[in-house]
Amino acid sequence: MATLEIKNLHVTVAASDDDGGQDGVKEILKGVDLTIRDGETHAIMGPNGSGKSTLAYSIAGHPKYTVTEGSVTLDGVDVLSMSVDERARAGLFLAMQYPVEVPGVSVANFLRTAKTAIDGEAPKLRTWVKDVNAAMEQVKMDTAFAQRSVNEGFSGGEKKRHEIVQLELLDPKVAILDETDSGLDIDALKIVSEGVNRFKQDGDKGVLLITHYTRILRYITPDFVHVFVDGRMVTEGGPELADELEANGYDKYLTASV
Ligand SMILES: Nc1ncnc2c1ncn2[C@@H]1O[C@H](COP(=O)(O)OP(=O)(O)OP(=O)(O)O)[C@@H](O)[C@H]1O
Repeated sequence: MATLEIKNLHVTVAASDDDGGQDGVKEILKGVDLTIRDGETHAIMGPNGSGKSTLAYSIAGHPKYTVTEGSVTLDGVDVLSMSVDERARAGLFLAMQYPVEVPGVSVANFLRTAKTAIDGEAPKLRTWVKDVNAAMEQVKMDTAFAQRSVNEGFSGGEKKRHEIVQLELLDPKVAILDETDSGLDIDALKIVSEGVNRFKQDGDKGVLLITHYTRILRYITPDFVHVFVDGRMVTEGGPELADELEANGYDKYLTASV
């Protein structure tokens, strides 16, 4: 079972001024409501700067963002009082829009450390190596990547495939995928989408997919599409809503949100 419930979420960030110092507080999320139940895939689409990544980071527990109101629960348990690693252990996973480079930490080490932290025990070495190789082969990543530093010098597409390797191995309850389709060539888009669909196939996983393009939604069928404008969900619909957005843009929702 996996139900992620977000209620009336308000989030602020310490806004920086031109000199890089702090210049007050800016509210970015202005009352977000969203429930992702077992087996559901929700897509969020919306204009640049509307707060989609802020929502993803706030659920994951990024310290830059302050929740001022509202709640986030996973299977009824308060997520906001958990540390970032507790959230991961509870079953939340975030594939970042811009995966960070970690020089000096090999992919193999990173994956094993993450798996050990999440399961509470180290994976058995013999099966683990096989599992890592299989996960990499499934996304057509050369297994030599296991010896490279995390994301260092990876191309945009390689970083995104590496996120899917993590998804496959860590097997969370709810995956938040922030523009996992950005920068992917046509073949890579299919490979990454197949990875997400493999994750979904158990039928009890939740997926929150943030995207600007309908093309990924042709491979990963969403149950719901939400339009996100100025820190709020302004409407929701089925997959056909994504096609309408592609054809007509966000204009009518921008006007409605003012
Ligand atoms: N430290 C900060 N100071 C001021 N504004 C900030 C700060 N951090 C984030 N913001 C603003 O918050 C808003 C929401 O950003 P966010 O990245 O969540 O949007 P997004 O919908 O994911 O955009 P995109 O589609 O372009 O990725 C943006 O206007 C951004 O400039």
